[in-house]
Amino acid sequence: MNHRPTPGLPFVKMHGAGNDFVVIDARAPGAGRVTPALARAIGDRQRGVGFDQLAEILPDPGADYRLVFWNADGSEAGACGNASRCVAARMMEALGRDSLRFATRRGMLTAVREGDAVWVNMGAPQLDWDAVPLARAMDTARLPLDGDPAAVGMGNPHAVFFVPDAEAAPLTTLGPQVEHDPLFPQRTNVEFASLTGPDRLRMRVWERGTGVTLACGSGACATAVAAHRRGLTGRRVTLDLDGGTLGVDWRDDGVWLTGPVATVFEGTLTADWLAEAAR
Ligand SMILES: N[C@H](CCC[C@H](N)C(=O)O)C(=O)O
Repeated sequence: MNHRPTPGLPFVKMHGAGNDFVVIDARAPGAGRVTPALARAIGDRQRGVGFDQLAEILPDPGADYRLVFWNADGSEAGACGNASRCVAARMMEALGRDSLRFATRRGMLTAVREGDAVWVNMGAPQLDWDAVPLARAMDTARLPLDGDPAAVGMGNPHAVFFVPDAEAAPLTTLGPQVEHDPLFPQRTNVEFASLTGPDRLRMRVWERGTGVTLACGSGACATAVAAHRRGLTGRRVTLDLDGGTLGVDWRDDGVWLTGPVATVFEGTLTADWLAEAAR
């Protein structure tokens, strides 16, 4: 029997409210970088591991680490709230810390532990049309689309529809249609939300580059911001998603997000599989 360590790529599988992630730590010198083709291969739920997003951890001189997010179709996401929470929780445990700073495409974000909960400050919402981005100048509070959605940027674009009953939302038909509407030059994530109580929303999501997911952290932030702008809720909101409950608090310094975190398993992608996937 040969006991040489098998070369390969270690990863961790995590989920936050059923929004599932492969996390790859590429901080070691000489560690390979994720490519769109590798992200698609790992994201394949039959031939790879499967994920809603892949979070790649990189070194950063000005922060504890840098995060890059990949969708299952190999596109990059500028923000991912649930993966940010999951990685922050794991990093805090590994480093024995109660607060962290991490760099993302949208800028520097912070995470803090308060009791059992990890909160991530997802930054200020982007409410100008060109920051979302939208195709032309317009009021982001009400877009000229059927159903009157609001647009909110959280480092990634979101279109939020308020509907009487989110259970009955046409996720798989309207979702992809709005994702690809020419109003959104970088496509968009699509949320359907209904008010179910004081400061409580039911929300379902169609994610750009991935499809229906059980939860979306940046989408929960965008929905809470849009709900407050419409006068439906205060600034601190509870959101019930298909896979669990998230909390959002829109404070002066940014939109804070919290919710459940789980580490599912650790594994290693084999060298043989990686060579095949790189083809
Ligand atoms: N699930 C993620 C968002 C992924 C967004 C991605 N689909 C995009 O292309 O922007 C979250 O928890 O925020």
